[in-house]
Amino acid sequence: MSISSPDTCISHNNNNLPNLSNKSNGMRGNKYNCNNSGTPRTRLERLLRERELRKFNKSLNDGETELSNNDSFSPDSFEAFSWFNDEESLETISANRCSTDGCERQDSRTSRERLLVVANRLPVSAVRRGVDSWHLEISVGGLVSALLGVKEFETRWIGWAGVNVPDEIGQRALIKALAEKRCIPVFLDEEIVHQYYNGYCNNILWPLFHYLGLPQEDRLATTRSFQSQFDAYKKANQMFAEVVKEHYVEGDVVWCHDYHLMFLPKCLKERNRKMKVGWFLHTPFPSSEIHRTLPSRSELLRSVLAADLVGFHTYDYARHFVSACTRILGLEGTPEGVEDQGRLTRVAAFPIGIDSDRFIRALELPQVQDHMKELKERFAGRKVMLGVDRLDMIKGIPQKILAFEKFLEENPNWRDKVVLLQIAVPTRTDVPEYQKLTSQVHEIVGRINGRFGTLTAVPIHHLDRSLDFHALCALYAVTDVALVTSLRDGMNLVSYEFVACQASKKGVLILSEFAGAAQSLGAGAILVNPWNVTEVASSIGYALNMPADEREKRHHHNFVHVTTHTSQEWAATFVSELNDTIVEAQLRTRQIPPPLPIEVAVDRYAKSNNRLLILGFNATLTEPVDTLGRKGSQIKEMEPKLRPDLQEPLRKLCDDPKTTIVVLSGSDRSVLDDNFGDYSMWLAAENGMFLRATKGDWMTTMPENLNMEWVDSVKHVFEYFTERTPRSHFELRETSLIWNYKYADVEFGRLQARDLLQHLWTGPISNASLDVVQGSRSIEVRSVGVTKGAAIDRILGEIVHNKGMKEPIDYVLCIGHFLAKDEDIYTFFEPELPSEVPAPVRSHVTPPVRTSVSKLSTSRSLSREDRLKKHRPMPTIERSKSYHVNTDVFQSRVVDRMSLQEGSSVLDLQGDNYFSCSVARKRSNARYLLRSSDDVVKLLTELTNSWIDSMNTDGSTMEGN
Ligand SMILES: O=P(O)(O)OC[C@H]1O[C@H](O[C@H]2O[C@H](CO)[C@@H](O)[C@H](O)[C@H]2O)[C@H](O)[C@@H](O)[C@@H]1O
Ligand SMILES: O=c1ccn([C@@H]2O[C@H](COP(=O)(O)OP(=O)(O)O)[C@@H](O)[C@H]2O)c(=O)[nH]1
Repeated sequence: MSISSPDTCISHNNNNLPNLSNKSNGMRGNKYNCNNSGTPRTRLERLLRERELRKFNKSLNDGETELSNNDSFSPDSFEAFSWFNDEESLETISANRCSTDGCERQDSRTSRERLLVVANRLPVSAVRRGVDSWHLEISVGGLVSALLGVKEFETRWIGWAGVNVPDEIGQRALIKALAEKRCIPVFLDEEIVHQYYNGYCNNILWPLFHYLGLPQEDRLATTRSFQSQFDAYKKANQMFAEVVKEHYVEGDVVWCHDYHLMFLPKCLKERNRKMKVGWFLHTPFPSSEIHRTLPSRSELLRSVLAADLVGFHTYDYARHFVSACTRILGLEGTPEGVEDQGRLTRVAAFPIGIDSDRFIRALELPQVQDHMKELKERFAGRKVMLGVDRLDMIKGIPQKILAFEKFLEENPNWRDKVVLLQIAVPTRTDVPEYQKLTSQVHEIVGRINGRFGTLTAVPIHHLDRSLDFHALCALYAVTDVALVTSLRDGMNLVSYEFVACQASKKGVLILSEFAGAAQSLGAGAILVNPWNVTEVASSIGYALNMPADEREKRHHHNFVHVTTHTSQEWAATFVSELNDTIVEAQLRTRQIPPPLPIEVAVDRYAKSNNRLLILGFNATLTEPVDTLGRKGSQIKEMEPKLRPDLQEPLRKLCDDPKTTIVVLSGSDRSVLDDNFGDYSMWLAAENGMFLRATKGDWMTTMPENLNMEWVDSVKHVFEYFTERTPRSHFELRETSLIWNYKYADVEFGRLQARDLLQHLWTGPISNASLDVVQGSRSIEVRSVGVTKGAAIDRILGEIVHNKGMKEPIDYVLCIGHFLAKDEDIYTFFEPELPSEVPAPVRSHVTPPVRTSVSKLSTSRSLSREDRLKKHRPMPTIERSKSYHVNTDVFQSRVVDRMSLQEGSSVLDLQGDNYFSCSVARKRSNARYLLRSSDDVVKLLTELTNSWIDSMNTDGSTMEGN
């Protein structure tokens, strides 16, 4: 048995790779240089090399930074963030950009890569102090904290300053103030902010992505406002795109962030296809079952897919996203990402981190030490438990407080020995849900403090405010147990920050299993289900009583993770992978055949005398395939139908006496009869095993001793899988069986296909003389050697003889959506065979039956001329049960060069009169590509027109074919 897969291997040409050679960076070769030349060939080799380079550069930079920065570090101010305070302002940059002949150029003084970070929120919020005066404050939130730690790039941040600035004077002053911080504002008016930010982002996407569902109340009003909010969302995204466009310099990396900007990648790519665009989601991406409830589900997915690289915090989120694209959009999910028409959007997990050094060093600062002293005194004799969250329903604050209440209830001895400090930073205060949450939390805290408080102490200290960096670090450092009970959380950086500040205390982290951080800190933390109040309460007890050595071990594990997986690493890895995705895409593009030059093909057609058109059927002459096929009558769609708009051009071409048309398909005879019975052409069914001129009877080209003993066993297996895979079906043909799962659940279908293949490869029929051919959503089993390329010489022989051709064929157009296995038809007509003939597919023990198929094996090693001179007698004919097969006629049709004038060959393709075209399959050995059967319509219509024109010019008469 032999197996072929639909994917062909990409061979990489390294010439255009960025220069990372050892010579240029001064690094010596190492174990990752997996090939002799030292030039990375695969994606992984390139990424490993890139990583090493980064480490190498970092070690150089660290040396320098330590020498120059040691004394001046001031973590609680803008100065802490290196990219915030570059001497050069944005104004200087834009002046540079526009100076010479209006051309934009990259700033020559910087060697670092330019990174445009585009996020809804700027890292600073602006507070107006006067008509043209602004005060800037650092915004609170994980995204800001993480990105401020990124130092490797020449970064600009584009976003909303969190304030409405309707007047021009105010806008100009703010642009200037922000430019000093390398920030560029996007001005959103109040109405847009209301509809886009409060509405679509925070009332629809945010709860949905955190598994809280779509808004339930007043369905009609929701539906109405849904549309206007989505419109505002798109409009806001376009406004972001405008600002990016204004500041973009060729070569910049544009990194879009979060659910606010899912529409942005599409807007950017529409404006500039070459822009390097990445998109990263900071929240969870929910299961496709949740995402599919969103009315704009497809549009958002498609927009995100316009990016080159799409990143998530965890593998689970990435998996959900790919699954949504396969299930909702019907696209192909691969381990690399999502494929659409040969274009790959890479999807991967990039867990964020923090700038751990910043926290560790802050603990040494006198003001932090003072804070710590104060806190220790204030809570002397009590264990400190800490919660730090934005006051958001995803953070599970009520659940946390209720669990603490339960703990106190069950452990009276702890009541005066423990205190819970809850910092609840107000957020999205204009959204009613958030307002409700605030009152709810206040009420619970009040009740518990009333219940367990004394005249001198309360068990819960709840603060509705944010703390400055120093106060926060001090608080982290004095804490015994940190309590993170998010119901869902993209990552949760508070848990990382706590660990970074615990080098001496080695406190315990209780962490929700629904926070992304549980993936990385799960081994050191106590994981809890925040909905299970009893479990959280007992975990509090466990944490407070944990022996020192266990605390140490757990802490060590987490500390190593937090200090190695930093925000710098995160950003550098993402950008490096984004750059590599572009390289990979270029390599892929080079494999894609160029579009068919239709004018040339038509011109050559008009100038030739004896033309052969070989046309595939499925997805070539039928409507483009709808992968999902969910709507409409599926049964009808299972039977392929000739496109109505092809009927006329095809009929006219068939009437051209100088043209011979063969429809060569995997379909069986009845399908071809139904669709083409009325045309004057040749039909080759079942990959060429049956042949018929529409005026005559079916003949078979099946080799006499073709081994078909396997059919019953395979049928049995296919029946089994069809029964167990809803919406799959199988077709039994004379020489092949096909199991098709196009309409089945994508993921289940794929799993079943894997099982089926496994069985075919290793089960009882693995030694049978058959070929297993994988389609994108089908598995076909054929007799060994049954391919379109193998059949074409026999078909050609019969046609030449039957038509009594006197002149050689001087034009061949061969177009089809053929499986890789059948692409041997394209190579058949090539004047010279490619130097690297694709390696033979895996071959099993039983030798193939060598009849007519062996002719191809022989002929493949010969030149086209020789191949065509080497026609052998046709095989013995079998009589089909359901069809009349005219054996006599076929047996006599032995064609060789003697059919033509002495010495001439059947084919004479002068110059480039051979056009092989793959329809919609970008990985192909064909010379050219047609995007879809729409292009086939265009091509055949133009061929028809050219023939009609030539008849009108030279007055030729139409004869039968
Ligand atoms: O800007 P806001 O609307 O006030 O919200 C603050 C931020 O909240 C979200 O943060 C998320 O990003 C963190 C870092 O990746 C992650 O640890 C956390 O789990 C997420 O919730 C939001 O995604 C940001 O866009 C907001 O700025
Ligand atoms: O008073 C506060 C409370 C929190 N944070 C910061 O807010 C971020 C919260 O990030 P996280 O990932 O935990 O959740 P998010 O708020 O982004 O959902 C952390 O970096 C905290 O240091 C802060 O600066 N001041």
